[in-house]
Amino acid sequence: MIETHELTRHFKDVRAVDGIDLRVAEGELVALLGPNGAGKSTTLRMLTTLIPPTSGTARVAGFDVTRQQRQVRQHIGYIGQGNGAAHSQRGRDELISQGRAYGLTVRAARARAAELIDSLGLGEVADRTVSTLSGGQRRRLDIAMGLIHAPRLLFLDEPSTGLDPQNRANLQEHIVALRREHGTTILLTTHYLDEADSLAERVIVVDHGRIVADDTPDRLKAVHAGDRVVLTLATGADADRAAALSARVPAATVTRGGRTLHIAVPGAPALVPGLLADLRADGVTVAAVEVSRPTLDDVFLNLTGRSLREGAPVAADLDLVGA
Ligand SMILES: Nc1ncnc2c1ncn2[C@@H]1O[C@H](COP(=O)(O)OP(=O)(O)OP(=O)(O)O)[C@@H](O)[C@H]1O
Repeated sequence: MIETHELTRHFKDVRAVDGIDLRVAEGELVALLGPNGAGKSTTLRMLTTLIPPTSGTARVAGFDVTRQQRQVRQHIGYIGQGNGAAHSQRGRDELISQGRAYGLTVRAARARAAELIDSLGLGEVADRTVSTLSGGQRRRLDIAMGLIHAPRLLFLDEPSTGLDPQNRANLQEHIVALRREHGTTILLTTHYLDEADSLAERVIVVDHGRIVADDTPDRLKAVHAGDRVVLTLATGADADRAAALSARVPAATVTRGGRTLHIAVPGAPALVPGLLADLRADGVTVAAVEVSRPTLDDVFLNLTGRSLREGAPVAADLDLVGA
């Protein structure tokens, strides 16, 4: 469905997308995950023919994005970051106009609009003017607009940015249902880790315009991040002794920030009771302990040394014990 080779886009001296090789098969639901400015939107804008690549090639739905723009557009739906629907129109009329713009007859456009209103849960609001809809309803209307011509491939740029958690969950259900019920291939961008984790069967991590990892969320976590134990010790002296003891745990990597130790170690839940018993036997007072399974943020941190979560501590702020 999507095949790119060394796809590149520069803006003056900014390498927004820096040689991306991407393959998405029919029916896949793939998330492009990366921090602000990673190059996600620029990639989507090239794949949807909105901007030309600086170099490299891309075929979308079997057509070349540079030489066959019209055919590409006919076969895809694209929902960008802004709201596409006009404010003063009723949602239903917007959908019908959009269908007409894609060459549907009035009757076919009405029928298609009714079908999408039903499947995207817009029944109660479709006859209200767009300006009165909530953020979540507007976003669902945008998605209906992108689907009016029944594209086999749908691009969604940050579909749930700005939505509250309930609307976000609701939108995610609709996206999953689209794929399940219509077999639509979906490529979406997000910087919500939980969204990529729960929604996509494949996550492509992008950083500085390049793909740094591409796999299922589970495999990414297994390969690029281990379990973690966070120990908070009562005093600095306790932390000294705990750091020395933890560093002896096989395959553990221990980093320290003040009285807190971060221990990355496979199979942490089974190791913690023994570690706590050793610490107690050594007279060390543990104030708090937390065991966490890896998240996609840990994957990102491991791959890039930075956190995707704004304000989260990054590796550079912690001291590696024993290094
Ligand atoms: N039209 C443009 N002119 C100049 N620079 C641009 C333009 N569009 C994007 N860029 C730059 O290209 C880089 C990638 O931007 P892009 O919007 O693709 O990132 P993104 O991963 O989608 O980020 P976000 O999550 O914030 O949407 C950034 O450094 C951005 O400032």
